[in-house]
Parts: sequence; C-alpha cells; structure tokens
Amino acid sequence: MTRSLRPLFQRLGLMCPCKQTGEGRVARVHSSQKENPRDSQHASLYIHWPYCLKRCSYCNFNKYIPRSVDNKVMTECLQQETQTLLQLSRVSQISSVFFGGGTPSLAQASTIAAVLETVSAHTRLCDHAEVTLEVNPASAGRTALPDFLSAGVNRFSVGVQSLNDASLRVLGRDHDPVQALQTLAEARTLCPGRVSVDVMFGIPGQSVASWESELEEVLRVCDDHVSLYQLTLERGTHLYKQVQLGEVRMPADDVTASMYRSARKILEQAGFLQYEVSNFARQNAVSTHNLGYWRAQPYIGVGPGAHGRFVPRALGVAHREARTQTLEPDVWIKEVQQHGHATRRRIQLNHLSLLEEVLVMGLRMTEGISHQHWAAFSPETDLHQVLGASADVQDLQQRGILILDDRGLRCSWEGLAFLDSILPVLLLELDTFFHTHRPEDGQREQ
Ligand SMILES: C[S@+](CC[C@H](N)C(=O)[O-])C[C@H]1O[C@@H](n2cnc3c(N)ncnc32)[C@H](O)[C@@H]1O
Ligand SMILES: C[S@@+](CC[C@H](N)C(=O)[O-])C[C@H]1O[C@@H](n2cnc3c(N)ncnc32)[C@H](O)[C@@H]1O
Ligand code: SF4
Repeated sequence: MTRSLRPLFQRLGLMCPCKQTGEGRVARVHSSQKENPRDSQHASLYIHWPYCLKRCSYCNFNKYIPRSVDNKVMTECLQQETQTLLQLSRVSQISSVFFGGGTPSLAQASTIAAVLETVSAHTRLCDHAEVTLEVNPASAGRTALPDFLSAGVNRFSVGVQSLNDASLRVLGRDHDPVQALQTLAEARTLCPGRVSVDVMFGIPGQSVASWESELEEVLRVCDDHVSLYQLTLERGTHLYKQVQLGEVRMPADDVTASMYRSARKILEQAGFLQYEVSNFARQNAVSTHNLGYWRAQPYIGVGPGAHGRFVPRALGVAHREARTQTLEPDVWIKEVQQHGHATRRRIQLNHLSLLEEVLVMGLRMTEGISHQHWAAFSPETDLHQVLGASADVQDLQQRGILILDDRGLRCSWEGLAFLDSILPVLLLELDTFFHTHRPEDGQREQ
C-alpha cells in the first residue's frame, strides 16, 4: 500500500459508504483548536467526472459505465455544486483545479470551461492556477486535447499505465501502447513541461527486468512528471476474482519491493527528484494540486464521491470539516438539483484528527514535516515533545528509517518504502500524547 496511491481518505475511513450520515447532518467532534481563518482562504478544487467507457480489471475508484451521459445536466450540476460549496466555504481563492475520475477526458471541453467560469464568477481563480485534466489514451480522440487547452486546462495527466501489450490486457485497458504514445506526444506538444504520466508496476507477469526496461522506455517518451503506482489488488474487482480463482498470480512482495527500489534509482539517474512516495519530477514540475493534499491544505471536492476538507462559513467557529459527496451519479444529480449540493457526509475534524492527517499525508513527502509546517497546525506542541521521548520512535531512528531533527520529521530514503509500518507507531504516539497531555483536544465523536 505504501507505494500505491490510496491517500488518507480511505485510511481514515472517510470514504466508507456504510458510515455515511444523512444529508446535512454533521458528526460533531469536540475541539478546542481553531484553524487560522487566513489559512482557509486559499484552497484547491477537485472535480470528479464519474464515467468511463470500460471497467479496468483492477480499479475500484468511484466510476460507472453508463449507456449514455446527459452532458448538459452533468455540466449544470457540476457548476451548481461548485457554486454552492464555494459559497458554503470560507475559501476566497482557488490555487489549483484537478479534473479527475473516472475518465474526465470523456467530458466535453465546454463542461470543463463552464466549471472554470463558475469558479471565476464566485471566487478568485489564481492567475497561474494549475488546472489538470486526467486523460485516458483511448478516449482522448473524442474531444481533441487542444479543445481542453482552450477551455483552460494547462496540465495533462495521462493514464499510460503500461507500455506492454500483455500488461495492458491483464489490466483490461482499452488502449494499446501505440495509442498511449500518441496521446502522450500530443499532450507534450500542447503543454510542454506540464504533462504527467501514471505508470503501474507489480502487474501479473511482470518481472523486475521487464519492469526496468519498460520504465526506461517510459523515460524516453515522458515529460517532466511521473507517478508510479504499485498495482493494488482491490476487493470486488475482476482482477481480485481472477487471483482468487488462481487464474492470475500477483508478483511476490519481495519482487514488487525490488521493482520500487530499482525504479527510484532509474528515475534519479534520469534527473527526476522524488518528492513523494509515488511521485517524481524534474525541472520542478511538481503537482501543486497534489502537494496541497500532502501539506494538509484545504480543498473543495465537487462531483459524485468527491472529498473535500475546508472550513465552512456558517458554523461560526473555524473548524475544518471533512466532506464526502454522494457516490452514485444519478442520486448525486437529484440531490444537487434539489439542494444545490450533494454532501452526504460531514465530519468536523477535531485537533487530533487534523494532526493525524498532517502526519499521515506529510510523511508521504520526501521533505516530510518541517517544524514550521507542524507549528502551523499545532503551535502549542512541537514534534520533539510529541514523539521525541518514545522508545519506538527512537528505535525507528536507530534503524535509519525515520529522521527527527532540527528540520523536522521525515522518512529516510529507505524508510519511505516502509511508511505503512512507520505510521501506526507514530499515530499511536500522537494519540497517547494527546490523551495524556491534552485530553480535551482528543475526544472522539459525541
Ligand atoms: C492520485 S491519482 C493520479 C494523479 C496524477 N498522478 C497526477 O500527478 O496528476 C488521481 C485520482 O485520485 C482521485 N482523487 C484525487 N483527489 C480526489 C478528491 N478530492 N476526491 C475524490 N477522489 C480524488 C481521483 O480518482 C483521481 O482520478
Ligand atoms: C482512478 S484513475 C483515473 C484516471 C484515468 N481514468 C486512468 O485510468 O488513467 C487514476 C489512477 O489511479 C491508478 N489506479 C487505479 N486503480 C489502481 C490500483 N488498483 N492500483 C494502483 N493504481 C491504481 C491508475 O494508475 C490511474 O492512473
Ligand atoms: S482506471 Fe481509470 S479508466 Fe480504468 S476503470 Fe478506473 S477510472 Fe476508469
């Protein structure tokens, strides 16, 4: 999981539909810590397009294969929900927009333009805001990439996944390597220096050697940003069933560990700097939208199943909320039409929950969590106080996988590969500290 992309949302159970509360109800958590209102004025915006042409064998993201899509209704609802959530929040400036999915390159360029116009009409969209669109190779031809550029997109994230025919078939992708290369080349011509590729490793049938040569090939054609995801076997997917039935075998853990290690070295040799567990950039082409997540900055999530973290205007107190929008697109449309938004779940984050997010997200970055970053969320307790005395934390440091020093807290190069075993230790220490020293900040839901 460490090398996969599953972010904090799922880790903290915020995506679990069985925990959803009714529309408009807030799960309140006692808290004495107010967020600095100035911090919550800048945010990023995520827009979810939930439709795909075909179900990939491994994917359990919130996506649907519809018979047809009513683009007009979807556009109106995405605009409406964007407007409502912007008005409900204290956000006055949007610094990045990310159109993800599903397959947002199946949306019409006019939809993308309409959403961006709504943002500009109701808040300030920064002049140099990063506006990313995820592009699937096969679907890119439907709306030409230049139209998306005219609509306001200035960064493409291309879902290459693999350049190997057999791997693409195992993954159930509906494109071949040639189509992926064509889409990538077109994206690079349109947005030089601002194209990312998603590539997966740990695919059944892949060996360390075949992965290494595949990555070398990716490096010959890619731009300045690469996201490497370890294929995660997700329950309920076709691949999961195939593995259960013994039709397909996932590579062993030590093999995927070697794949990750060699990929990091190969990327480094090619001039890429790793800035997060799965993300590599050269020429400083880092994704500011995703950095916002890892730095625990506020964001608004629009569209079926989207997540958000922001301080609402109406509460009267400056507490950040975690929000999840209704998952199923038809239900989401009805709710947006009736209420202006389809927030299915709202949780007020208490001080401890917010610090857990800062820790879990921050340690994914190679820069880790500086003392200043921590102090922005917890001015009254520093990292040394919370973690420094712990024998378990000292053990992690002695093993050379964790560093706590004058700069702050971060994983070592080796340690980043073990983040999933480091985090529970740190979260336990954080929890214990708060329950011992600041019990009023650590109370759970009432
Ligand atoms: C992390 S991946 C790939 C990012 C890509 N590698 C890049 O650098 O731009 C993006 C996916 O995460 C999910 N995602 C990101 N932000 C989200 C949010 N706020 N709510 C729900 N899903 C989100 C979406 O499924 C989206 O397609
Ligand atoms: C949810 S997809 C949306 C983007 C687009 N539809 C695509 O497939 O390229 C975002 C990224 O998630 C990654 N992803 C999805 N399921 C995954 C899994 N089970 N394991 C690892 N990565 C996964 C893929 O690399 C994909 O590029
Ligand atoms: S990986 Fe992308 S294209 Fe494939 S089903 Fe998931 S969201 Fe759709």
